[in-house]
This record gives sequence, C-alpha cells and structure tokens, in this order.
Amino acid sequence: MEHYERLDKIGEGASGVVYKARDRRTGATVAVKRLRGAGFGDHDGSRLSEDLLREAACLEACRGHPSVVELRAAHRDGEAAFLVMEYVGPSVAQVMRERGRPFPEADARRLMRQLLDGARAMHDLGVLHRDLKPDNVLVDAHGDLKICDFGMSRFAAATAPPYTSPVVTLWYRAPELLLGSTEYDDRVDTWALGCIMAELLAGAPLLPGRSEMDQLNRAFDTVGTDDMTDWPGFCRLPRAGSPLCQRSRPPSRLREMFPSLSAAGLDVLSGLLACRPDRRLTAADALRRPWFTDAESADVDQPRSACGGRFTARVGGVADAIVV
Ligand SMILES: Nc1ncnc2c1ncn2[C@@H]1O[C@H](COP(=O)(O)OP(=O)(O)OP(=O)(O)O)[C@@H](O)[C@H]1O
Repeated sequence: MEHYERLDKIGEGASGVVYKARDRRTGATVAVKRLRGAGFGDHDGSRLSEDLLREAACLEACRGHPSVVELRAAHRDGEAAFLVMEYVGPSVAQVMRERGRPFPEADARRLMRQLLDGARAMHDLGVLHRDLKPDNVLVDAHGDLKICDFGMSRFAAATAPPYTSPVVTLWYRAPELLLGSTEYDDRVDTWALGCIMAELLAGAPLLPGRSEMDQLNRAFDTVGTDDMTDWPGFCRLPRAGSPLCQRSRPPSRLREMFPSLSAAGLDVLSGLLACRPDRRLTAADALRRPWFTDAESADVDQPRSACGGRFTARVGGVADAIVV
C-alpha cells in the first residue's frame, strides 16, 4: 500500500473505514477501503481474506459499468485488507441531506435509470448486491450515480440457496427477507431500489422502521399485502405464521403519498414495491416500462447508452493488482 498517500477519512461502516488517498504513481485521487481486522474466531485471518475476495470479485465482475464504482486494486497486507477504488464523491444520502428537498420527477427518473441499469448488469452476471441504500450510492462530479459497497454481495449463480438472512439495511429490506426467506433472488435488490426511488421523490425515507416487525407492518400498510399469503413460496417462510400476515390491510397508499407523480412513474414505483416477489419488477423489466421508454423520457434523460455499450464489450483485463 506504499503507492497510496492517505488523505481524509470519508466514510466508516460495519465492514470498514474508507479514506480518500492519492496514488503516488499517477497522482490520481482514489478511495481506499480498509476492511475490518480479523476478529474473534478468525485467528488466521481467513474470514478477512474471504470478505476481501468476495467483495473484490463482485466489483471486478461489474467493472466497466458506468453505474458501478470501479475497482482499481485489492491488497492483503499482513493483518489488513484493502480495496482501492476510483474516488467518486458524496453518497446520495449525503446529497439528499444537504439538499433538504425532493428531486423533481424527471431528475428521479434519470437517476433511477442509472441505478436500474447498474442493477440489471450485476443481476445478469449473477451478482446480488443485498445492501442497496442511499449511503451505498455515490454521486460523481457530473451528477451521475455509482453503486458501491459490495460487502454484502454474493454470486447467486455460484451458490444455490439457502442464502444468508438477514441481509439489507432494515429500511430497505424486502418483505420476504423480513419474513425470514433464505431462498430470495435479485428482487430483494429491486425492492430496495423502489425504496430509494420513493426517497428521491419524497426527500425522506419511505419506511423508516424501528424493528423487523415494525418494518414489515409499515411495508404492508404502505403497499398492501398484494395477496402475499397466496404466493407459492409463502408457506416456506419461517415467519409465515406471524399475526402481521393475517391482518387485513388497505390497498397500496402509494398514489395518495405521491399525488403529483405521473401514472408512468407510479407504475414503476408500484412495480418495484410489489410485496410479492413474484409480482415485483426485475431491474430489466423496470427499464422496459413506459416511464423509461416513451419518447419524452428517452429524449430528456441523458441515457448513458454509449457507456452501456462499452460495458457490453467489457473493459479488458482485470484491475491493476489483486493481491490477496
Ligand atoms: N469509491 C468511493 N468514493 C467516494 N466515497 C466512497 C467510496 N467508497 C465508499 N465511500 C464512502 O464511504 C462510505 C462507506 O463505504 P462502504 O459503504 O463501502 O463501507 P461499509 O463499511 O460497508 O459501510 P456500511 O456498513 O454503512 O454499509 C460510503 O457511504 C461513502 O460515503
């Protein structure tokens, strides 16, 4: 890590501390995430190596997509493990806090197009992010978004269920996860994207629950249960017997909560926030809805399709150095 001069601390979370740094060889500003040190029961540091490899592998798979933060290097250095990434900018959470007011619909649509395009690409590659939230979406100098923090990610294609539960920060956690599902799919990410879309449009979190059951109650009260109990996977959910699932609920309140949102915007929001996972939009489905495809939105938004094409061709080679 001698190539990097550490500058300010820019973030800290459950999995590590993130610093702004300067690459002494190129002068480029980068972000260096130091993963948390080996803990109890990890005397040989094997968990740290595993965490580093998993996060690096998911980032590397998505490398070259304009909506995913770019991995530059990964290092295991004695007791410590580091991920070196392009430096992007503040998180959407920080930007929203400073802005203090909602985004207009056209801006929200442009941002959601970028996020859904990044999610579609990662899901096509078999990567589940599993922790999408405004803190894990960064805003670059052009106002474009990049998804970061793949610390909870997994290659779904490489491992069959059961998957770990719980994943995803509480306020963005899908109903099936709150009900204990271990057989979930990429639609846990699209639920989280629905919560982010609502937050961009409202300027405040949609479902700020205080506990898992409070979170589920808020989700059911806001979007309705969508006949959740008829979902074929429902009876396998560990918490299927919860009284919260038996209570009758009013239909979705999203229209009433977002009175000025266009019908096409509400169609995407309700589709991402469908309670039943089998009725929820995937990222690819969402991008095919009229909100994104009609002539007006296609003309007005900046579709980063040139970059999307570049991603299809994939950036050649691997990151600078993956040393574990
Ligand atoms: N490439 C980057 N460029 C700029 N800032 C970044 C970058 N990567 C991370 N950050 C900042 O650091 C914060 C923490 O990073 P990250 O989410 O990867 O760590 P974490 O320990 O997994 O956090 P959490 O537990 O909250 O999910 C981010 O919210 C963001 O503000």
